Amino acid sequence: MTGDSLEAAWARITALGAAPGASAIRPLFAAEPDRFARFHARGAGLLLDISKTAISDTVRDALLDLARAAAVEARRDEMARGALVNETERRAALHMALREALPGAPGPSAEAAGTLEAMRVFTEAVHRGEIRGATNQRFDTVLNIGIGGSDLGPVMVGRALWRAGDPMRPIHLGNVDGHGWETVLPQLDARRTLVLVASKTFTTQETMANAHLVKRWMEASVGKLGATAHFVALSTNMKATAEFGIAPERVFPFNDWVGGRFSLWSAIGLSLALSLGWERFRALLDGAAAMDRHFLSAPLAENLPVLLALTEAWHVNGLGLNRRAVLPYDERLRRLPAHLQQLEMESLGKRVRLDGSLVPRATGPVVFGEPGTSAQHSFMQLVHQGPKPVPVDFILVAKPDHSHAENHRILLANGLAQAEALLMGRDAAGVEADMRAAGADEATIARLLPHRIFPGDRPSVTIVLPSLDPASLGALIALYEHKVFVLGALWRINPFDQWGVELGKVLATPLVRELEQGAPSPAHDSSTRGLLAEVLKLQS
Ligand SMILES: O=P(O)(O)OC[C@H]1O[C@H](O)[C@H](O)[C@@H](O)[C@@H]1O
Repeated sequence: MTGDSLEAAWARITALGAAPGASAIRPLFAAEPDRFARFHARGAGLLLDISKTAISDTVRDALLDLARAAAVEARRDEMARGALVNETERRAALHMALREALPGAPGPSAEAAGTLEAMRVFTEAVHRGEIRGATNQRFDTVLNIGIGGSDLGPVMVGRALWRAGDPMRPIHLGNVDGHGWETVLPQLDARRTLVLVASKTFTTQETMANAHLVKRWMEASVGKLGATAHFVALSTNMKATAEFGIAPERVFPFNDWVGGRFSLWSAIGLSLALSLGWERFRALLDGAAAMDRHFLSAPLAENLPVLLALTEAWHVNGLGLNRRAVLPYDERLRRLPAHLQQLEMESLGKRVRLDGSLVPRATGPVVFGEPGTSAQHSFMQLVHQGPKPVPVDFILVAKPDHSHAENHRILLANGLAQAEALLMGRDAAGVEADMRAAGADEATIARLLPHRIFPGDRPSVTIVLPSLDPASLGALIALYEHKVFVLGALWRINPFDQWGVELGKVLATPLVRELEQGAPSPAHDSSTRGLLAEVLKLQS
């Protein structure tokens, strides 16, 4: 691959996107009766349909050329071998080794297996009541303290899979806002609560503040000595966990080749193992491993993560659509959009390439979302009729885990209908006919017609899961992880660093002191000084 061939491939995408009619989708369906058959693919039990996009055969060929020019397969294989693909931090990205041994990375795979085994032994000992709290009571609640990647993944999976009757109740404390703790506190019985302090660095300000808060509460509840029996750390920083007072045998380590937003499969997933049970946590990993195998072996044209990434590249760079909505039609996936926001926007929100040059095109889109059908009654108006299309990911789950068949039919029907409405729209003739049939008079038709037209040709992809079981969810998350990696390769950016979160953290430190001392520093800009003064005045 040369930079020139990659730029030439990008130029082709830009040109195709700028061609007249490039964003039209309906004509493709009209011309190709077998469009669905040719524009969907399957992997790891999931189906991905990209037919409701303006990707024609020509565009697909150009996108596949782009993937080849970006050496996506070679980059992928480098990642699986443990190469330092996180170049700015000189780290590997081996989250795949957490789910299944990677032949090219035997050391990390063995290390991951060792931690997993320790997690299994601990989980089962807690469940059997062999590991108990200071007052000799069994643990029935696991409180995970963490933020960002040490929170969002476990929260999302926990909300998706936890059922009443599962081994332990999961509770999560993420935000440093004391109101979060105040909400959680009434749900906790200290004697039965096992606290996991989940932090890759063990230096994150919010997590450490919450960990100290909870430690004081636990000490007040079960005594200073007894409290240690209630704490576990999930971290790469053994020195800091020891300083916090957690015994080494209560630390579940992981390595710096696990990125924060790719870490739910590592020790960071311990709250999931404890709350769901080991078998279901293992099934989650197995589902992800199935997607890994698909990603590592399927040809580009049938490779789900590659197709999902190329579709996004087409939308962002071909058609200039730099926002995307994620609509899981399953209430249990309500935190999936939040997880994807971190996974995608922290990974792909970059403007500088690996070689230090500016990316000469748009990169990661803004991602937002809510479960359907609720989303239909909030932001979908803009998606249907706003001036600029917003590509949508619809996620459908075929079989529910409840017996309310009619509810599920309504749910699925709405998901399918939204995608169809975005595609087909409703033109003036159709709206007029509808209004006339409903008895509207000519003046009303003339007045309302423009408001009631749906432009159509609005793109979406649909992912279908057979059911929301651990394996399908694992595969779904891994699909998005690999999609992010492919986009990183196409844009030549590093999806594994996050320098952009640093500055705000640095600036917060002196501001904490100024708030404490009631003395704003004159060094701030006038807005920050004014706001600080206002808050201090209101607090006094
Ligand atoms: O796990 P930790 O080290 O506490 O980090 C928690 C989170 O904070 C950081 O600021 C990053 O934005 C995230 O990528 C990370 O997941």
